[in-house]
Amino acid sequence: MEKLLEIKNLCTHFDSRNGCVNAVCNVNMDIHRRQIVGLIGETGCGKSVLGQSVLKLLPKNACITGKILFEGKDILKMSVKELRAVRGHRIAFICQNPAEALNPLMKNGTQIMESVRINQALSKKECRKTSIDLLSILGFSEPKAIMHKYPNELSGGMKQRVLAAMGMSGYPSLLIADEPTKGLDAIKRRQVIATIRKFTETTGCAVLIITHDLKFASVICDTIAVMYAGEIVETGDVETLFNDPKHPYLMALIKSQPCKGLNVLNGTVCSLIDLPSNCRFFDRCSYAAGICKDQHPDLLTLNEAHRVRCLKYV
Ligand SMILES: Nc1ncnc2c1ncn2[C@@H]1O[C@H](COP(=O)(O)OP(=O)(O)OP(=O)(O)O)[C@@H](O)[C@H]1O
Ligand code: NI
Repeated sequence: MEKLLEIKNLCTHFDSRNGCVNAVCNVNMDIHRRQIVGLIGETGCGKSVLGQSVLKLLPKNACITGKILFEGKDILKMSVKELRAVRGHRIAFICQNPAEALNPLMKNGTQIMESVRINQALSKKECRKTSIDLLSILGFSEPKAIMHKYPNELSGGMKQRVLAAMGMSGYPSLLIADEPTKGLDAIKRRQVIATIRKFTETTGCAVLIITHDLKFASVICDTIAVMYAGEIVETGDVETLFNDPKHPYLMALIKSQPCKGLNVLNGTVCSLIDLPSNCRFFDRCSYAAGICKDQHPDLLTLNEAHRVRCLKYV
């Protein structure tokens, strides 16, 4: 499969009053065309910052280094004009806070039609039809009624689907969806899964899904990257990772899923400001050995499809 996105040695840090926050540390990741890739990990581990770094959607106090090659071209080196052509057209981003992304003073329909118009040379009537079609693909049973409503008249999940319609209107080759199932019940979650699948199958779009929801990730993704304290600690295809997890953190996450009994992981993540020079999971690891106290593990290749950052396997 052809590589669509190649992230190389990506580091993102923020200058803050309390010091430098190392949100993303030396991340390498490939996304191929049509692939659905999951990014999972606890709150605050850097998932959203990684997703936002791809489109340089970060505040001024952020510093991004490394390479983000999209269709062979480095996003970090693009001019404002080139970046604008990529954002929302070639790469769509569905953010975690849909309430902030929609204009509360404009009807949903106006906002969706506007993004269809920017992306496709269509008449107003055709834009309207495309918008309604997109809303029904996204599982709205009464798309026309949604067009006439304002964002505040919709639930959080509905707003997210309106945003998804806007993101998909340009038929992007990559969709980055941050917590697309947040706050949704099981039925709506299944709808999101069906929608994303249908969208990738019909348009060939690749998807990066950022989520806390392990069950959701295991059902929809082809491959998964597990993040811990700013680093990728394990990557592999979905079956391998869920049937044969290697990193003690992923093992604990799988055990703590509600369906496996609540086996909550003890302790808290280390601060991203004062990062330890040894293994970042050391304090919480039930397998920690002497070496883990002194060394920082590299990402080790177990086989082409499975990598792990743990000294247990060195
Ligand atoms: N503008 C900023 N300035 C300083 N620190 C920031 C900024 N934005 C994010 N951070 C910090 O970066 C770290 C990673 O945040 P991020 O939002 O990526 O976490 P996440 O994994 O997406 O968590 P969640 O699952 O809760 O969404 C956090 O410690 C956060 O406080
Ligand atoms: Ni997030």
